[in-house]
Amino acid sequence: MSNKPLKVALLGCGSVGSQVVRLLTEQAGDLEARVGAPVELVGVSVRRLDAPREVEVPEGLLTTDAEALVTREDVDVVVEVIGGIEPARTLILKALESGASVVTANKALLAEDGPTLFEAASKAGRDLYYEAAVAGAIPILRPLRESLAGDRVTRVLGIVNGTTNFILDKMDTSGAGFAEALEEAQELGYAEADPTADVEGFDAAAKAAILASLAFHTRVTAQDVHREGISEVSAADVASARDMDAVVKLLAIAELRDDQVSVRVHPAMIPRSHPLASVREAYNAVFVESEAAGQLMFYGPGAGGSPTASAVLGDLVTVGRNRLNDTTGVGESAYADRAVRPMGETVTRYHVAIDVEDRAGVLAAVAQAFADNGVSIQIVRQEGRGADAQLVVVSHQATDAQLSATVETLRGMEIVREVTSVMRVEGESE
Ligand SMILES: NC(=O)C1=CN([C@@H]2O[C@H](COP(=O)(O)OP(=O)(O)OC[C@H]3O[C@@H](n4cnc5c(N)ncnc54)[C@H](O)[C@@H]3O)[C@@H](O)[C@H]2O)C=CC1
Ligand SMILES: N[C@@H](CC=O)C(=O)O
Ligand code: NA
Repeated sequence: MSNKPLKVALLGCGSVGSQVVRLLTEQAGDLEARVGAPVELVGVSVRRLDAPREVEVPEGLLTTDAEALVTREDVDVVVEVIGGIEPARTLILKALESGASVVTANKALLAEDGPTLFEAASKAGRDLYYEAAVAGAIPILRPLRESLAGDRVTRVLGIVNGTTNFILDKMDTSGAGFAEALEEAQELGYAEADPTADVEGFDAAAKAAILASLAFHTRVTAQDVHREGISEVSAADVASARDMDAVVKLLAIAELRDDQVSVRVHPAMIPRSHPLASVREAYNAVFVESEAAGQLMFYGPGAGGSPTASAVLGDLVTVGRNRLNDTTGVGESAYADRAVRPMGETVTRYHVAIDVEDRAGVLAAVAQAFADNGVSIQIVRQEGRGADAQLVVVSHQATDAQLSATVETLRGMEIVREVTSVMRVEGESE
């Protein structure tokens, strides 16, 4: 005899939601075999009933009353792919209180208020899964939470935002402009509803917080993440990276040192020989370093409706299996309560471009400014002459505080017309 169907309510039918509907329909047979019960879509909550959609939703399932849907007694699992903080948070909490498990792709909400959701799930004795929230289709959260639970992760380094990687890749390979590349990423369904979240690094920072929480077994929120986006990255920066046989990427870096965590998101130059340099278009990749396993790399499509729906469906199958076994999966793993290291103490290398007066002694004066702030120089190059004279300095390792102080000193120098760009250099030893 077949088990009782797993009844699914879907919140949101945009890029991801429409692909969830498609996969639920097209793969109904396989899903039933994997879950051990039919997986039945019982309602789809949307903002407007008559909006154009990428998928045909079975008749009678559309509703604009999300609250009524999530509190229905027969719903076993609510899939939240609306995005944003509210009403997503309230709907998830109501779903859990009403006895449903939740699958969500909402990294913004998890990074802002994850603990409230985890506590509600634990109190209700229900599942809360969110593999789609970080790096789309790439299985990364389950490996961190389960497969690596016996190891000590020390560093996570990755490209976790498809939209910005797509833009930077286009700027590097085809010389495309920023706006044009962003528009293409939006058309392909990679960008957030408000693309500022991608461009200014908020989306990557939310993902970095989630990764750091799971990797280091501690609570890290979006506020703990140092964040810089790519809106200041210019065609000149991209060209300058190319001259150094490097490429500009938006990186998310989470480190555990002396029992403190540091988490940051910013553009950085990495050598073309580094594996992350070959991550193109909207692909994502996450490097994980751990004491026993060494280095692991996870790579794949990090954005887009269909890849993200793949991760959602994987979680759905897990919830279905847990329900049949009358159990729940691993919840939050935040026992360590580690402190967050101030950004000023973070150590890396820097690429600094400085417009200078073209006269004798300038090079020595600039080098002295670096030395006075304790920053040692690895490479210095002069480009252009006269009014176009520019010095490009690549430093050895220094703290963020030392670099900021250097930039301040440079800005106060009469021979310095402008510090035009400061970018970190990652992925290369001294
Ligand atoms: N698109 C992507 O590549 C990925 C998206 N995500 C996450 O998945 C979620 C959904 O993203 P997308 O599908 O790209 O966004 P989207 O903007 O294409 O779709 C969201 C849909 O929710 C609807 N909606 C908004 N408020 C609603 C409400 N109160 N009730 C019912 N429907 C409502 C909107 O009308 C829209 O159709 C977000 O949390 C996003 O961060 C995660 C990984 C990748
Ligand atoms: N907007 C996000 C979507 C996936 O999380 C991105 O571009 O990576
Ligand atoms: Na994922």
